[in-house]
Amino acid sequence: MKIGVNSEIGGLEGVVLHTPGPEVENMTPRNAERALYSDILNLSVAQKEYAQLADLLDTVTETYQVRDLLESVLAEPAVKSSLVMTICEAEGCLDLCDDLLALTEKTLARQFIEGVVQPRDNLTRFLSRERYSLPPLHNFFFTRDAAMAITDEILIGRMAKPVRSRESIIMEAIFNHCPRLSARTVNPLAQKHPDPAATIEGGDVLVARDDVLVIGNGSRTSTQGIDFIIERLKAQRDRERHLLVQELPHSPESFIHLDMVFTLLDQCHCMVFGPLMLQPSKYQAIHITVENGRVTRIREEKSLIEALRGVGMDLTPVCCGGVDDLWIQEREQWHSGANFFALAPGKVVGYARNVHTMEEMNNNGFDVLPADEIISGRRQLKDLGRCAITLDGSELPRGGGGARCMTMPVRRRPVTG
Ligand SMILES: NC(=[NH2+])NCCC[C@H](N)C(=O)O
Repeated sequence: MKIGVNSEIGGLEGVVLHTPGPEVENMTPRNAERALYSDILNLSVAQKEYAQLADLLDTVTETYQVRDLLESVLAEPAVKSSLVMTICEAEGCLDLCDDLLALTEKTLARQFIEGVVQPRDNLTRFLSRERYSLPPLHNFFFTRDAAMAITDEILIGRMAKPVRSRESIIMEAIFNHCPRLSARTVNPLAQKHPDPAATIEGGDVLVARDDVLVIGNGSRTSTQGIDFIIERLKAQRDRERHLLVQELPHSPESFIHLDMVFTLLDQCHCMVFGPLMLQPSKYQAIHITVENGRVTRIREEKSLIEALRGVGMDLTPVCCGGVDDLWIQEREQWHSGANFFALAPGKVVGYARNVHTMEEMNNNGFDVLPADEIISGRRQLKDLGRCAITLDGSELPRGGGGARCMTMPVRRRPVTG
């Protein structure tokens, strides 16, 4: 499959997923925060909920599982040894290399994801409070964040939190070596003089149009990370490109990524968390124009919605949690109510639990229906107009994300009309 993502909403043709496994459970209340969770999860419920998302996606698009892709690239001995080296070096456990290299690709892929339990074979390890030499990748089911398809390239994430760094190393190996998905990758760390402060995570990067990127600047994506993207656009030396940056608060943690407060629904609607996106605040929206190898303009805009209007994307905001009650807005934003994922223009997926958000979608012309209607074949996506397809989600949102966070689209059809 050729990589090609020129919008947030074009008909989905390929998406990378990761079904959560034991790695989501292997933590305690004491270290859940380090794992970037706001609660501890029940795996069997999380998997049931996730299966609904995966089954729904299987009815409309090609889906790829990270674990299968990883196993397939590990079958190549050179990739296997370089990946083992890179990971052990990055995580300061070079002593594990030989043991890891001796594993089959299946077991190695599993250990990379689920973690490697620390042996208690010397005094330091015996006394250590850590259970793992290589900690589990608790957040890998949020495949959105560690790599992102932007037009025909894959930008490798530079994770703000070291507990997620291995995810981007794995994604880079996959996109560099997997024939099924091979692509040109761009890694901010692989530059001549990488800026250690530059961080970029996929939840902050929205491809609004082939010439418009919308990027969140907050706890996960730094200004230096965005500067890296500006440099990339400059290097392409082509037509005018717009970078619209939205500053984000650093707390509460539900504001980690832009896609937790803003997502695109179709050619004329976007989903917003109103208190941040519609009301005046100290969080600026900045419009950067790049053309022919230089930044031709950089200025503050009244809001992100205004900035989008300025580039010809006139979007009506639909409010997460409805329009009346700040408490409800905050509650539903917390459980990823604004985090919609588009299967096609106007056909979007979100959590059923956010009932006020769904009601507001309905008020804006979206039919609300449960995912099972489509999975069972009772309804077909192609026969539907604007719709909000709902997923059961009680455990998954505790991991800190929704449908957009859990999907990494690699190919979308062009948007017409
Ligand atoms: N695209 C997103 N909003 N992803 C949500 C990721 C949540 C995850 N627990 C983290 O903190 O990294």
